[in-house]
Amino acid sequence: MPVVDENAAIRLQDVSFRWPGRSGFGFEVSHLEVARGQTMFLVGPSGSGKSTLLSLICGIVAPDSGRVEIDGEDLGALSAARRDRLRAERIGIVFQMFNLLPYASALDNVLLALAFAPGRRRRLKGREREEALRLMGALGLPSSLVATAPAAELSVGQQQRVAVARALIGDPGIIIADEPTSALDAAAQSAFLDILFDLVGDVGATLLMVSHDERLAGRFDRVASLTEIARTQMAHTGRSSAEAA
Ligand SMILES: Nc1ncnc2c1ncn2[C@@H]1O[C@H](COP(=O)(O)OP(=O)(O)OP(=O)(O)O)[C@@H](O)[C@H]1O
Repeated sequence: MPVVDENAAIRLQDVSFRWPGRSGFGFEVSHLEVARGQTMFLVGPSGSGKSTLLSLICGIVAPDSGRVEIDGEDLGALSAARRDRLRAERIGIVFQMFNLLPYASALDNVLLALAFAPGRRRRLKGREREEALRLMGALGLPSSLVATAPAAELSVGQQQRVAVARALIGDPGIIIADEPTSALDAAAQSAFLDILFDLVGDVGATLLMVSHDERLAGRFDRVASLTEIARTQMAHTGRSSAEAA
């Protein structure tokens, strides 16, 4: 029996999941915990299920069986509306493709995160704009751009920084980042991670980042490969990751 950490920000227990339809991809995670304030790096090749795992953790998809808990709350016990609200309040997500509103400014994109989080993340009351500008400044976004230019007119690296500011604003406590550096060269990746770690460290947030790039693992408290924590299966081959290994 695994030792249960009462202080876990993220916990998965006996989770199984399979995508419906032709891909037939699925996996089982018997146990995974990420402690509050911990930074964890999860590595796995393209197609190994990293984004799927993050979607389960964020409650975007539901497991076929098992429990997913965020700050001790069982996502499966919540209505869809309460699950959406919990995600908006407690989890800042940096999506692989950023998912910014293309015609809205960087500032409006960042502030939008608060629109769906009427509780915890609104502690900023009245200081939202100031905080959004502070975060974007810390992330190196030119102040001349953030309030006016549509997000679609920013470079990929700038859009990525907007996505990080949107995840961090209001201190949701848990930051989930899906391959956030894949569009950057090595020097820019390193500079970006320096800033991300500074901002995450400032508020003591939990950080779970996934990537196929093992070279990024060095600065995290904890590193695991997807194959260590999940047993994956493809319906069309019938092979599991354990058999393939
Ligand atoms: N919405 C979906 N419906 C059906 N199958 C899906 C869906 N999303 C992903 N899959 C399947 O799940 C498997 C894992 O995909 P996933 O995106 O989780 O991997 P990944 O490790 O994040 O890949 P990458 O590094 O390329 O983003 C793939 O075989 C994919 O076809």
